[in-house]
Amino acid sequence: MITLRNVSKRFETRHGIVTAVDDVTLHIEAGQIFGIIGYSGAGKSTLIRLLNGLELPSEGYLEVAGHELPKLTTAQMRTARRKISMVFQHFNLLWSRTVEENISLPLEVAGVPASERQQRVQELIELVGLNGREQAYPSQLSGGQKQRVGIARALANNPDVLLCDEATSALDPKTTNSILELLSDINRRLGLTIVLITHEMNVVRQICHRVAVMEAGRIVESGPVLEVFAHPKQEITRSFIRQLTGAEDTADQVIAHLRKANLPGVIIKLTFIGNQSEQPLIATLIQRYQLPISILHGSINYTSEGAFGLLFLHVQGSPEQILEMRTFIESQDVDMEVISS
Ligand SMILES: Nc1ncnc2c1ncn2[C@@H]1O[C@H](COP(=O)(O)OP(=O)(O)OP(=O)(O)O)[C@@H](O)[C@H]1O
Repeated sequence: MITLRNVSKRFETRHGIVTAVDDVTLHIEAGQIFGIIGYSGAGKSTLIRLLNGLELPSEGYLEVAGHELPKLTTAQMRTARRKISMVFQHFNLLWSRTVEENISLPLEVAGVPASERQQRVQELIELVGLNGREQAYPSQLSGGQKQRVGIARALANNPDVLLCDEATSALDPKTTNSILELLSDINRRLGLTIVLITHEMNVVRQICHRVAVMEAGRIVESGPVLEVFAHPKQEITRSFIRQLTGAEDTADQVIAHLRKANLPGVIIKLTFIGNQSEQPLIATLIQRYQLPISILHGSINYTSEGAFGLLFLHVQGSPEQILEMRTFIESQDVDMEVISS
Protein backbone atom coordinates (compact mmCIF):
# COMPACT_ATOMS: atom_id res chain seq x y z
CA MET A 1 0.00 0.00 0.00
CA ILE A 2 2.80 2.42 0.92
CA THR A 3 6.44 1.91 -0.03
CA LEU A 4 9.36 4.23 0.56
CA ARG A 5 12.84 3.26 -0.53
CA ASN A 6 15.79 5.44 0.47
CA VAL A 7 13.61 8.54 0.58
CA SER A 8 15.22 11.81 1.67
CA LYS A 9 13.86 15.33 1.83
CA ARG A 10 16.19 18.30 2.14
CA PHE A 11 15.30 21.95 2.51
CA GLU A 12 17.58 24.83 1.65
CA THR A 13 17.47 27.45 4.38
CA ARG A 14 19.39 30.63 5.12
CA HIS A 15 21.51 28.61 7.51
CA GLY A 16 22.29 25.83 5.06
CA ILE A 17 20.69 22.56 4.04
CA VAL A 18 18.34 20.82 6.50
CA THR A 19 17.74 17.11 5.98
CA ALA A 20 14.24 16.65 7.42
CA VAL A 21 13.82 13.05 6.19
CA ASP A 22 17.00 11.05 5.82
CA ASP A 23 17.21 7.85 3.77
CA VAL A 24 13.91 6.35 4.95
CA THR A 25 12.89 2.88 3.81
CA LEU A 26 9.44 1.76 4.93
CA HIS A 27 6.66 -0.56 3.86
CA ILE A 28 3.08 -0.32 5.12
CA GLU A 29 0.63 -3.10 4.27
CA ALA A 30 -2.98 -2.42 3.28
CA GLY A 31 -5.37 -2.52 6.25
CA GLN A 32 -2.72 -1.77 8.86
CA ILE A 33 -2.71 0.93 11.50
CA PHE A 34 0.87 2.12 11.37
CA GLY A 35 2.28 4.54 13.95
CA ILE A 36 5.26 6.83 13.40
CA ILE A 37 6.52 8.15 16.71
CA GLY A 38 9.19 10.77 17.34
CA TYR A 39 9.95 13.89 19.31
CA SER A 40 9.51 17.38 17.93
CA GLY A 41 11.79 18.01 14.95
CA ALA A 42 12.28 14.30 14.16
CA GLY A 43 10.81 14.78 10.67
CA LYS A 44 7.33 13.27 11.16
CA SER A 45 5.39 16.15 9.61
CA THR A 46 7.69 16.22 6.61
CA LEU A 47 7.26 12.47 6.19
CA ILE A 48 3.47 12.73 6.28
CA ARG A 49 3.59 15.63 3.79
CA LEU A 50 5.58 13.36 1.48
CA LEU A 51 2.91 10.66 1.85
CA ASN A 52 0.13 13.02 0.81
CA GLY A 53 2.06 14.62 -2.04
CA LEU A 54 2.34 18.07 -0.44
CA GLU A 55 6.12 17.69 -0.63
CA LEU A 56 8.14 15.72 -3.15
CA PRO A 57 11.24 13.77 -2.11
CA SER A 58 14.70 15.12 -2.93
CA GLU A 59 15.52 11.50 -3.76
CA GLY A 60 14.22 7.95 -3.39
CA TYR A 61 11.22 5.86 -4.46
CA LEU A 62 7.81 6.74 -3.03
CA GLU A 63 4.56 4.91 -3.77
CA VAL A 64 1.22 5.49 -2.06
CA ALA A 65 -1.98 3.58 -2.91
CA GLY A 66 -0.64 2.45 -6.26
CA HIS A 67 0.70 5.88 -7.30
CA GLU A 68 4.36 6.76 -7.62
CA LEU A 69 3.70 10.30 -6.41
CA PRO A 70 6.87 12.06 -7.68
CA LYS A 71 6.05 10.92 -11.24
CA LEU A 72 2.49 12.29 -11.36
CA THR A 73 1.39 15.34 -13.34
CA THR A 74 -0.45 18.08 -11.43
CA ALA A 75 -3.83 16.76 -12.64
CA GLN A 76 -2.94 13.14 -11.74
CA MET A 77 -1.72 14.30 -8.34
CA ARG A 78 -5.06 16.03 -7.69
CA THR A 79 -6.94 12.80 -8.45
CA ALA A 80 -4.52 10.66 -6.40
CA ARG A 81 -4.80 12.96 -3.39
CA ARG A 82 -8.57 12.40 -3.22
CA LYS A 83 -7.76 8.87 -2.08
CA ILE A 84 -5.14 10.02 0.45
CA SER A 85 -7.00 11.80 3.24
CA MET A 86 -5.74 13.75 6.23
CA VAL A 87 -6.95 14.30 9.78
CA PHE A 88 -5.32 17.27 11.52
CA GLN A 89 -4.38 18.10 15.11
CA HIS A 90 -6.40 21.33 15.06
CA PHE A 91 -9.25 19.88 12.98
CA ASN A 92 -9.03 22.53 10.17
CA LEU A 93 -12.82 22.94 9.96
CA LEU A 94 -14.58 25.83 8.24
CA TRP A 95 -16.14 27.82 11.07
CA SER A 96 -18.88 29.36 8.92
CA ARG A 97 -20.15 25.93 7.82
CA THR A 98 -22.28 23.51 9.81
CA VAL A 99 -21.19 19.94 10.61
CA GLU A 100 -23.12 18.69 7.57
CA GLU A 101 -21.64 21.35 5.28
CA ASN A 102 -18.08 20.69 6.48
CA ILE A 103 -18.43 16.98 5.76
CA SER A 104 -20.01 17.71 2.38
CA LEU A 105 -17.14 19.97 1.23
CA PRO A 106 -14.82 17.33 -0.28
CA LEU A 107 -17.82 15.80 -2.07
CA GLU A 108 -18.64 19.20 -3.61
CA VAL A 109 -15.01 19.60 -4.70
CA ALA A 110 -15.11 16.12 -6.27
CA GLY A 111 -18.28 17.09 -8.19
CA VAL A 112 -20.65 14.61 -6.50
CA PRO A 113 -24.30 15.59 -7.29
CA ALA A 114 -26.28 17.20 -4.42
CA SER A 115 -28.74 14.29 -4.05
CA GLU A 116 -25.93 11.74 -3.58
CA ARG A 117 -24.03 14.10 -1.29
CA GLN A 118 -26.84 14.27 1.21
CA GLN A 119 -27.07 10.50 1.57
CA ARG A 120 -23.30 10.10 1.87
CA VAL A 121 -23.08 12.87 4.50
CA GLN A 122 -25.79 11.13 6.56
CA GLU A 123 -23.91 7.81 6.37
CA LEU A 124 -20.71 9.52 7.54
CA ILE A 125 -22.48 11.29 10.39
CA GLU A 126 -23.75 7.92 11.61
CA LEU A 127 -20.35 6.28 11.16
CA VAL A 128 -18.61 8.83 13.40
CA GLY A 129 -21.47 9.08 15.93
CA LEU A 130 -22.58 12.68 15.34
CA ASN A 131 -26.31 12.07 14.90
CA GLY A 132 -28.34 15.08 16.00
CA ARG A 133 -25.42 17.52 15.55
CA GLU A 134 -25.82 17.97 11.77
CA GLN A 135 -26.78 21.64 11.97
CA ALA A 136 -24.28 22.65 14.69
CA TYR A 137 -21.38 24.98 13.90
CA PRO A 138 -17.83 24.00 14.93
CA SER A 139 -17.85 26.64 17.70
CA GLN A 140 -20.77 24.75 19.31
CA LEU A 141 -18.88 21.42 19.41
CA SER A 142 -16.48 19.85 21.91
CA GLY A 143 -12.92 19.01 20.79
CA GLY A 144 -13.82 15.35 20.34
CA GLN A 145 -16.88 16.21 18.25
CA LYS A 146 -14.79 18.55 16.08
CA GLN A 147 -12.35 15.73 15.44
CA ARG A 148 -15.26 13.43 14.54
CA VAL A 149 -16.24 15.99 11.88
CA GLY A 150 -12.60 16.03 10.71
CA ILE A 151 -12.61 12.24 10.42
CA ALA A 152 -16.00 12.12 8.63
CA ARG A 153 -14.79 14.77 6.16
CA ALA A 154 -11.58 12.78 5.57
CA LEU A 155 -13.61 9.65 4.81
CA ALA A 156 -16.09 11.35 2.45
CA ASN A 157 -14.45 10.27 -0.81
CA ASN A 158 -13.77 6.68 0.34
CA PRO A 159 -10.00 7.12 0.67
CA ASP A 160 -7.49 4.29 0.41
CA VAL A 161 -5.29 5.80 3.11
CA LEU A 162 -6.04 7.96 6.12
CA LEU A 163 -3.11 10.02 7.40
CA CYS A 164 -3.51 11.33 10.94
CA ASP A 165 -1.23 14.18 11.96
CA GLU A 166 -1.19 14.23 15.80
CA ALA A 167 -4.97 13.75 15.58
CA THR A 168 -5.46 13.45 19.34
CA SER A 169 -2.75 15.79 20.65
CA ALA A 170 -5.19 18.65 21.29
CA LEU A 171 -7.64 16.41 23.19
CA ASP A 172 -7.94 15.37 26.84
CA PRO A 173 -7.16 11.72 27.72
CA LYS A 174 -10.79 10.53 27.79
CA THR A 175 -11.63 12.16 24.46
CA THR A 176 -8.35 10.82 23.04
CA ASN A 177 -9.49 7.30 23.93
CA SER A 178 -12.84 7.74 22.23
CA ILE A 179 -11.23 9.10 19.04
CA LEU A 180 -8.68 6.26 19.01
CA GLU A 181 -11.54 3.77 19.41
CA LEU A 182 -13.31 5.40 16.49
CA LEU A 183 -10.20 5.13 14.29
CA SER A 184 -9.74 1.51 15.30
CA ASP A 185 -13.40 0.77 14.53
CA ILE A 186 -13.12 2.43 11.10
CA ASN A 187 -9.98 0.41 10.38
CA ARG A 188 -11.83 -2.82 11.23
CA ARG A 189 -15.09 -1.98 9.48
CA LEU A 190 -13.69 -0.45 6.30
CA GLY A 191 -10.31 -2.21 6.18
CA LEU A 192 -8.82 1.26 5.79
CA THR A 193 -5.04 1.75 6.00
CA ILE A 194 -4.24 4.34 8.67
CA VAL A 195 -0.89 6.04 9.22
CA LEU A 196 -0.63 8.17 12.30
CA ILE A 197 2.15 10.35 13.53
CA THR A 198 2.43 11.08 17.21
CA HIS A 199 4.79 11.84 20.06
CA GLU A 200 2.66 9.79 22.50
CA MET A 201 3.40 6.11 23.06
CA ASN A 202 -0.08 5.69 24.48
CA VAL A 203 -1.55 6.31 21.02
CA VAL A 204 0.73 3.63 19.55
CA ARG A 205 -0.11 1.23 22.39
CA GLN A 206 -3.86 1.60 21.98
CA ILE A 207 -4.39 1.15 18.28
CA CYS A 208 -1.29 0.56 16.16
CA HIS A 209 -0.34 -2.79 14.69
CA ARG A 210 3.15 -1.69 13.77
CA VAL A 211 5.33 1.23 14.75
CA ALA A 212 8.37 3.07 13.41
CA VAL A 213 10.48 5.28 15.67
CA MET A 214 11.91 8.41 14.05
CA GLU A 215 14.91 10.41 15.20
CA ALA A 216 16.77 13.14 13.31
CA GLY A 217 15.01 12.31 10.04
CA ARG A 218 15.74 8.59 10.20
CA ILE A 219 13.67 5.54 11.10
CA VAL A 220 15.84 4.07 13.86
CA GLU A 221 13.62 1.14 14.81
CA SER A 222 10.43 -0.46 13.52
CA GLY A 223 8.34 -3.61 13.86
CA PRO A 224 5.13 -5.07 15.33
CA VAL A 225 4.06 -3.02 18.38
CA LEU A 226 4.39 -5.87 20.90
CA GLU A 227 7.82 -6.86 19.62
CA VAL A 228 9.14 -3.29 19.82
CA PHE A 229 7.64 -2.85 23.30
CA ALA A 230 9.16 -6.06 24.60
CA HIS A 231 12.59 -5.78 22.96
CA PRO A 232 13.38 -2.12 22.27
CA LYS A 233 16.78 -1.77 20.66
CA GLN A 234 17.34 1.99 20.78
CA GLU A 235 17.53 4.30 23.78
CA ILE A 236 14.95 6.63 22.23
CA THR A 237 12.48 3.72 21.95
CA ARG A 238 13.07 2.88 25.62
CA SER A 239 12.39 6.48 26.53
CA PHE A 240 9.03 6.34 24.71
CA ILE A 241 8.15 3.07 26.46
CA ARG A 242 8.95 4.66 29.82
CA GLN A 243 6.13 7.15 29.09
CA LEU A 244 3.85 4.17 29.73
CA THR A 245 5.57 1.98 32.28
CA GLY A 246 7.76 4.39 34.26
CA ALA A 247 9.43 1.08 35.03
CA GLU A 248 13.09 1.87 34.85
CA ASP A 249 12.78 5.07 36.89
CA THR A 250 11.05 3.08 39.62
CA ALA A 251 13.63 0.31 39.35
CA ASP A 252 16.47 2.85 39.73
CA GLN A 253 14.89 4.17 42.92
CA VAL A 254 14.34 0.68 44.32
CA ILE A 255 17.89 -0.42 43.50
CA ALA A 256 19.32 2.67 45.20
CA HIS A 257 17.17 1.94 48.26
CA LEU A 258 18.19 -1.75 48.42
CA ARG A 259 21.85 -0.86 48.02
CA LYS A 260 21.57 1.57 50.94
CA ALA A 261 19.88 -1.10 53.06
CA ASN A 262 22.70 -3.49 52.06
CA LEU A 263 20.28 -6.38 51.51
CA PRO A 264 21.63 -9.55 49.95
CA GLY A 265 20.24 -10.90 46.67
CA VAL A 266 19.63 -9.69 43.12
CA ILE A 267 17.04 -7.67 41.28
CA ILE A 268 15.68 -9.26 38.15
CA LYS A 269 13.49 -7.84 35.44
CA LEU A 270 10.98 -10.10 33.70
CA THR A 271 9.37 -9.15 30.40
CA PHE A 272 6.17 -10.91 29.40
CA ILE A 273 4.31 -10.62 26.13
CA GLY A 274 0.95 -11.93 24.98
CA ASN A 275 -0.45 -14.90 26.91
CA GLN A 276 2.67 -15.27 29.06
CA SER A 277 1.39 -12.41 31.21
CA GLU A 278 -1.48 -14.63 32.36
CA GLN A 279 0.72 -17.44 33.76
CA PRO A 280 1.11 -17.84 37.56
CA LEU A 281 4.89 -17.63 37.18
CA ILE A 282 5.75 -16.08 40.56
CA ALA A 283 3.77 -18.68 42.51
CA THR A 284 5.55 -21.42 40.53
CA LEU A 285 8.98 -19.87 41.25
CA ILE A 286 8.33 -19.66 44.99
CA GLN A 287 7.09 -23.26 45.12
CA ARG A 288 9.89 -24.61 42.98
CA TYR A 289 12.87 -22.79 44.47
CA GLN A 290 11.67 -22.01 48.01
CA LEU A 291 13.51 -18.67 47.88
CA PRO A 292 12.40 -15.33 49.34
CA ILE A 293 11.02 -13.38 46.37
CA SER A 294 9.50 -9.93 46.69
CA ILE A 295 7.75 -7.95 43.96
CA LEU A 296 9.28 -4.48 43.67
CA HIS A 297 7.37 -3.07 40.75
CA GLY A 298 5.04 -4.37 38.08
CA SER A 299 3.11 -2.97 35.16
CA ILE A 300 0.97 -4.39 32.42
CA ASN A 301 -0.02 -2.59 29.25
CA TYR A 302 -2.63 -3.75 26.80
CA THR A 303 -1.91 -3.15 23.12
CA SER A 304 -4.16 -3.92 20.17
CA GLU A 305 -1.96 -6.98 19.62
CA GLY A 306 -2.01 -8.36 23.18
CA ALA A 307 -0.59 -7.61 26.61
CA PHE A 308 2.93 -6.56 27.52
CA GLY A 309 4.12 -6.77 31.13
CA LEU A 310 7.19 -5.88 33.17
CA LEU A 311 7.96 -7.22 36.62
CA PHE A 312 10.88 -6.32 38.88
CA LEU A 313 11.64 -8.89 41.60
CA HIS A 314 14.09 -9.00 44.45
CA VAL A 315 15.38 -12.56 44.93
CA GLN A 316 17.65 -13.83 47.69
CA GLY A 317 19.57 -16.84 46.44
CA SER A 318 23.01 -18.09 45.51
CA PRO A 319 24.37 -17.41 41.99
CA GLU A 320 23.73 -21.12 41.18
CA GLN A 321 20.11 -20.87 42.30
CA ILE A 322 19.59 -17.68 40.26
CA LEU A 323 21.09 -19.37 37.19
CA GLU A 324 18.81 -22.38 37.63
CA MET A 325 15.84 -20.06 38.02
CA ARG A 326 16.81 -18.22 34.86
CA THR A 327 16.89 -21.47 32.87
CA PHE A 328 13.39 -22.27 34.11
CA ILE A 329 12.02 -18.77 33.45
CA GLU A 330 13.41 -18.73 29.93
CA SER A 331 11.93 -22.17 29.27
CA GLN A 332 8.56 -20.47 29.93
CA ASP A 333 9.32 -18.00 27.09
CA VAL A 334 9.63 -15.12 29.52
CA ASP A 335 12.66 -12.83 29.20
CA MET A 336 14.78 -12.40 32.31
CA GLU A 337 17.48 -9.83 32.91
CA VAL A 338 19.55 -9.51 36.11
CA ILE A 339 19.73 -5.75 36.56
CA SER A 340 21.53 -5.56 39.88
CA SER A 341 23.54 -7.90 42.05
N1 LIG B 1 9.78 23.83 4.77
C1 LIG B 1 10.86 23.70 5.54
N2 LIG B 1 11.95 24.47 5.34
C2 LIG B 1 13.06 24.32 6.11
N3 LIG B 1 13.18 23.42 7.10
C3 LIG B 1 12.13 22.62 7.36
C4 LIG B 1 10.92 22.71 6.60
N4 LIG B 1 10.05 21.79 7.08
C5 LIG B 1 10.68 21.16 8.09
N5 LIG B 1 11.92 21.66 8.26
C6 LIG B 1 12.92 21.21 9.24
O1 LIG B 1 13.00 19.79 9.19
C7 LIG B 1 13.14 19.21 10.48
C8 LIG B 1 12.01 18.25 10.75
O2 LIG B 1 10.78 18.99 10.88
P1 LIG B 1 9.33 18.31 11.01
O3 LIG B 1 8.34 19.44 11.18
O4 LIG B 1 9.13 17.38 9.88
O5 LIG B 1 9.48 17.49 12.36
P2 LIG B 1 8.34 16.92 13.33
O6 LIG B 1 8.86 15.63 13.84
O7 LIG B 1 7.06 16.90 12.60
O8 LIG B 1 8.30 17.97 14.48
P3 LIG B 1 7.03 18.78 15.04
O9 LIG B 1 6.19 17.77 15.75
O10 LIG B 1 7.65 19.79 15.95
O11 LIG B 1 6.39 19.39 13.83
C9 LIG B 1 13.18 20.40 11.45
O12 LIG B 1 14.53 20.71 11.70
C10 LIG B 1 12.52 21.52 10.67
O13 LIG B 1 12.98 22.77 11.10
